[in-house]
Amino acid sequence: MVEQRTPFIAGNWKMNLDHLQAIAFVQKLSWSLSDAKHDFSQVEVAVFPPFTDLRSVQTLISADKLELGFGSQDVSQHDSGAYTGEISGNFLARLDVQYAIVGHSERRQFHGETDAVVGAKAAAAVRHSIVPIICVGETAEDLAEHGPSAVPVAQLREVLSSLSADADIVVAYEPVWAIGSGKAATAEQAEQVCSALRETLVELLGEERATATRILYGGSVKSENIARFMREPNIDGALVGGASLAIEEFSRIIQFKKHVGV
Ligand SMILES: O=C[C@H](O)COP(=O)(O)O
Repeated sequence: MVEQRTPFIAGNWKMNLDHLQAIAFVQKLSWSLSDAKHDFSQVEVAVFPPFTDLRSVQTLISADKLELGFGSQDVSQHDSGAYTGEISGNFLARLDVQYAIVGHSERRQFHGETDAVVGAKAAAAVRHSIVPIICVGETAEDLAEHGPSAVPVAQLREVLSSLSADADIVVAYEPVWAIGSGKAATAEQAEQVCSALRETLVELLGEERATATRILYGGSVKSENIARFMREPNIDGALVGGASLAIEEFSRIIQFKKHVGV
């Protein structure tokens, strides 16, 4: 991990916690981090609740002046109009949403999102000053057929073709076979792909932007394995699913520096 990039721990709640549960969760998480004297300038933290929770989370964070960030799990590629069920980046920006996850493998798998759609969604986020967290990652079949880096790198190239080189982005490498499986990639496997993604960023965005861009690892991250990932030079944080729903566990992941002296 290069110190000039602030580590970032992002909690993707997926389709869990309604808006009342979200309020209780954010309060307890902030108490836990406050008790631990967490320094948000050293490790940035954001939660990604379902759309219906965003207003409640925004109100709480703003009223209590919490340093916790928040984002959405998706964003429409369209800004307004006859797109039933879609949520515009414009609406999200009005709720102070800072980040939008785009191209999560569950969107690709269950909603047929292609790299072109993911690119359009990333561009929509950028239009509204929301930082897209661009998810890439290979399935077990991709891994067997093409090796570790080919598919994630190809996905990143395609998505970045929709963005200008100066767009502020975060990249999340999530091997599909590691998501929710309890079988995380090894730190070496994750670093190998994240290093290839960094090289792709250098080629497409230039050295300076590539060096400033954070690359997260996601897939069965827990408090017992986070430190291994954070020791790698091209891994700048984690996109956490299941473990982000347990306050004490998520809090331990966030405080990885204290527990292992990274
Ligand atoms: O967005 C988060 C990822 O899909 C990882 O989920 P997981 O930590 O439950 O494996």
